[in-house]
Amino acid sequence: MSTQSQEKELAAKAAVQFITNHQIVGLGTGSTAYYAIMEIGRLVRNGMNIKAIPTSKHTQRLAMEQGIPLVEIAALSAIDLTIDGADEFTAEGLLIKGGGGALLHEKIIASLSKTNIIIADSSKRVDKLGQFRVPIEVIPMACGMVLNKLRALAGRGTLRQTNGTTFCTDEGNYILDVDFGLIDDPCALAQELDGLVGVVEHGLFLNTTTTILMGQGDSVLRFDRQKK
Ligand SMILES: O=C[C@H](O)[C@H](O)[C@H](O)COP(=O)(O)O
Repeated sequence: MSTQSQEKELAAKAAVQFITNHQIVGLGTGSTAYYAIMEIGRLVRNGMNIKAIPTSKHTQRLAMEQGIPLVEIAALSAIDLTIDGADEFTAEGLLIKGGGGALLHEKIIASLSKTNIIIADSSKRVDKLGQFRVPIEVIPMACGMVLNKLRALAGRGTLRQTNGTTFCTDEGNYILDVDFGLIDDPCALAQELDGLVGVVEHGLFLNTTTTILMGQGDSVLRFDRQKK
C-alpha cells in the first residue's frame, strides 16, 4: 500500500472512533471515505448499532455491500456525525470538495450534521485554497452562460469529461472545474457563486467542518474548528 493510501486509512480509522452506538452517521464519497465505510462495515458486523446516510449512489452501493443499515434523508431532521474526504483543506477548516462529483449531496449532508469530520492524507493540506480547481455543479442547459459569468470572476472553467463523455452527477447535472488561481477571499467567491443563476452548488465548503483528521506518515494530526 502506498504512503498516501496508508495516510487515508489511518485518518479514516481515527474518525470512525468518534462514532457511538445509535447514531445517524453521514458517509462521505471518495477514496478516503472508502476506508471509513469499510471500517464502519466491520464494526456493524461486530454489533455496532447505527444507521447511515450516504452522500452518493456510489457510497450507497458500498454501504449496502458492507451491510450498513441505511436511512432516507427525508426521514431525518439532523445527522449526528458525518465523515467525508476533501480535495484541499486549510488548517482553519476551509475546504474544496467535489473532485468525485458528489458535492451537492455532500453539502446537504454536511449542513444537516452536528459534527463533520474531514479525513485526508497529507497531500491535501494547503495554506490557501485554489490549486485544486473548484468543482461547480450546473444545470446542463446553463453551462455556456455560467462559463461566461465565471470569466467575469476571473474563473477559467472546463466542462468535466470522463472517458470521452460529459460527466453527469447523481442528479443529472454537469460539473465545471474552475481555476480561480489561489483564492484570496473564499467567502467572497462563495457568495458570488451562490448568486449565479444556473449554478446548483459549488465545492467551496467554508463553514461546515468541525474537525479535520490528516494522516501523516504513521500518525494522525487533528485540526479543530467550531461550526458557525
Ligand atoms: O465529490 C467527491 C468528494 O468531495 C470527495 O470527498 C473528494 O473529492 C475527496 O476524494 P478523495 O478522498 O478520493 O481524494
